[in-house]
Amino acid sequence: MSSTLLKKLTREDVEQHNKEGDLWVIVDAKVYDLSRFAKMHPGGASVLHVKSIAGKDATQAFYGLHRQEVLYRPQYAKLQIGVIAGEESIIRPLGHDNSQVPYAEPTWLSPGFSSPFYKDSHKRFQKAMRKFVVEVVYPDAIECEETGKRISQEVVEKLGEMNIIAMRLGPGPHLKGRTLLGGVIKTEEFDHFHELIVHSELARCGTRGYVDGLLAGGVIGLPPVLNFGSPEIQAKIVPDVLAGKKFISLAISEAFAGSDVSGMQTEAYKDGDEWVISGTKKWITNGHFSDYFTVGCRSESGYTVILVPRQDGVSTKPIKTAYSPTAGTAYVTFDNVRVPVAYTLGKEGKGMGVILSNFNHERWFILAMGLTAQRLVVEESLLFLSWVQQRKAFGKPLSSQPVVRAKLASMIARVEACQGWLENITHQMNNMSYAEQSEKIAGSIALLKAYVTRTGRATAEESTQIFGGRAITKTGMGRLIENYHRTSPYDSILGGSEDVLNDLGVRQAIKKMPRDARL
Ligand code: HEM
Repeated sequence: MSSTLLKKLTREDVEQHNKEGDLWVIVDAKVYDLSRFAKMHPGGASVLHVKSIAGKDATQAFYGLHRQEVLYRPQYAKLQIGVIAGEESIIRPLGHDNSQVPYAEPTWLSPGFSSPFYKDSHKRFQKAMRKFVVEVVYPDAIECEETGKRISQEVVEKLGEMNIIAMRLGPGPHLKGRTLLGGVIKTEEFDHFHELIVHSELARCGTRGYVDGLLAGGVIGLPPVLNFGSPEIQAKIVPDVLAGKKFISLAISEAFAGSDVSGMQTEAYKDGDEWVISGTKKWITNGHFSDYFTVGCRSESGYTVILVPRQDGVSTKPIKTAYSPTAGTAYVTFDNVRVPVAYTLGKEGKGMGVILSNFNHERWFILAMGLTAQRLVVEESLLFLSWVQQRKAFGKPLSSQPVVRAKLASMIARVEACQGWLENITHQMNNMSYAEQSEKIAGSIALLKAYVTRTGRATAEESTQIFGGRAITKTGMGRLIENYHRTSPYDSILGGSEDVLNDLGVRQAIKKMPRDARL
């Protein structure tokens, strides 16, 4: 209900309603009638009937025990019957505008800070993207995360309409002629910083399973088609995938081969002008609802990547992961599946090049999303700490305990340091060809991804200590921390595990050591 239509009440009016069956409270200058709700209140009726709450201003008690989003849920929003005359609400809704909490946003989004990387087009774009995510994606994320259902087709189509599916693949010819985010920027302006904004804003949902369900499979499955597929295959597949009408996933990893992709055993042999493919793939993001699979195979001439449409002989079964089934993570089997040789992506026997060339972008976007999720944890922890300042633990407000402040210091420093490196790498991506990126920054991307995920787990641990028991429940105040603690290890595996990436980064550095350098 708009606040102009709500009754204007005084604090004295509210005080009259202070007993069982006739119970009002004030939260942030808004008046709620809890008379009938009290019996259904998840925190129990008795806590609402105590003298300091019934008929009183319960703002402090409320925000000490609930996330503000509780009040936006339709079933609770309708409990509001009025506002206090002459008073304004002061609690700023979380999520809509850029956060004012220190370190909650990268500095370029904080008032008074400047950046060499972001221009006006990035600012306009970020604003529009945040609005889109808050209004369209976030409600679906919360719902799917709870129900385990895959992303709703309505949201997928809106993502397609706004060309967000296409933008997640980065700048390139696939954006030609498309109107980006309703025309907020010109197509030729779109660069990797705009793309970084797309990934980061989506990651702000704080729902890791859904974020993968948000067609992450296509972000890694479609580039080999775009970069190595024939024009005929591209014409057949790309428009539908970018419009959200069809789904694609990358099917490389196997129970036999994870980060060491060279161990894969799925086989393809030629029979006339067809490939016959047999084998299994594991941990395939979005695989359960994909129409196409970009499949890494062993063939007579070496590794070959082949596009496989869903058909008889292809079966997918969901894998029970620690995060929500909304990601559609699947075990995929190919049983003598036949596809035309024309569906080969890149040259026969040169599949390893196709697979490796895809990795840099994959690792870059995973680390960008992981870093945003980590930043959200910093924001939540700071917000929580300002709340627990009210409360005393062992005789002192929690924030006055140096051990708690030390945890936050490490959390903040890690996020900001990683952001600086990420923006540097992104700037290089804007100024290098894809081949140059593989040659020059594959090592840095690998090292930064490993560093972001390792520090992410430290942040998960520290924030869990700050939130205490609330960090281990899937609902309520620590909801986001619980999700992050449970799911942050994912990023340390997807796209290459930490040990493998660290090793890759250092091996690349050693390979490039100048011959004439000496101590
Ligand atoms: C507009 C009024 C209120 C609504 C709609 C509401 C709703 C809820 C909901 C949905 C929960 C479940 C946890 C969550 O999702 O966050 C909850 C828990 C709780 N509520 Fe309320 N509540 C209201 C007012 C209050 C007030 C004024 C108090 C004051 C003492 C209170 C005390 C509690 C407690 C102690 C819990 C359990 C918290 C926990 O498990 O950590 N609630 N409430």
